[in-house]
Amino acid sequence: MNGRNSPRVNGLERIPRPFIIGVAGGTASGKSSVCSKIMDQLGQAGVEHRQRQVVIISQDAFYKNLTPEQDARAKRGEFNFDHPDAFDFEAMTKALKDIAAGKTVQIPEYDYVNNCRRDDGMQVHPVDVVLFEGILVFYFKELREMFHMKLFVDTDPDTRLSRRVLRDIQERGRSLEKILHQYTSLVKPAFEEFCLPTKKYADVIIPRGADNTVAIDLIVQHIQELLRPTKGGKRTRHNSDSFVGRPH
Ligand SMILES: Nc1ncnc2c1ncn2[C@@H]1O[C@H](COP(=O)(O)OP(=O)(O)O)[C@@H](O)[C@H]1O
Ligand SMILES: Nc1ccn([C@@H]2O[C@H](COP(=O)(O)O)[C@@H](O)[C@H]2O)c(=O)n1
Repeated sequence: MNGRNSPRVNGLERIPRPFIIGVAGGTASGKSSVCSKIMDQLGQAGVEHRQRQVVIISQDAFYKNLTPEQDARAKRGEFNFDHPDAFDFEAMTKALKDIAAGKTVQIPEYDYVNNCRRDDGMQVHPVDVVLFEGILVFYFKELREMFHMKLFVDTDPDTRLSRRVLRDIQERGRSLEKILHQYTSLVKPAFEEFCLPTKKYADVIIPRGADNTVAIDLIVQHIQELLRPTKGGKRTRHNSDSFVGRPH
């Protein structure tokens, strides 16, 4: 097993483990769906949670806890969850730094119905690939600079709004009226001010999100190629390679 704290020397260049991928994009653009597809195509579908070598972490796990007054505003769809100040940047950066250093880290679970972190969460054990997704993951410079690859999921705003309406009604216990009020007054302006300008930092822009199978295939191939084990300074190639580079 390769040491986790330093980049792995694999003959051609030093490939860091874990390989950390940032996935940004507007609300309901398909960030989570793209991450799931990448994870599945890296051969992780059906692998038991603790055995997985790829982990998906959502920036939403690092929303700050609300004061009672903020909570009351959130219930009216009037709290700005799309502003950078809504996130606990220190906790987010520390978690990612610890993961990069190969430590086992506890990531909170976020409860969108009650607008708070839940006590339970997931333990992230040392892995090969981390997919860190969220609307503002490229906004914070220190965080942005920790990504070895940056993806921006670029989906039409009307499509995003219609998906968000359905999702927030079905999964987040919201009413149509409050969703639309929050979207027009807070989500859309914040997207334009804070999220969209970070598209320029992306290495790859993925139009149409998870529907873009060509882009996802190319990204997966690139990750597999980067993390493939080497022999005599050259990366080995196996027809049966479903995932990146076991054994290390
Ligand atoms: N290509 C797609 N076609 C139809 N529905 C989609 C597609 N991609 C995502 N969705 C749906 O849209 C909603 C938001 O997708 P998600 O991947 O969670 O986006 P994000 O992580 O950017 O918020 C979810 O309900 C998801 O099932
Ligand atoms: N309590 C909360 C927390 C967040 N939101 C909204 O979620 C969006 C980010 O999640 P995506 O999966 O859509 O990227 C963001 O736009 C927040 O407005 C919320 O409504 N309530």
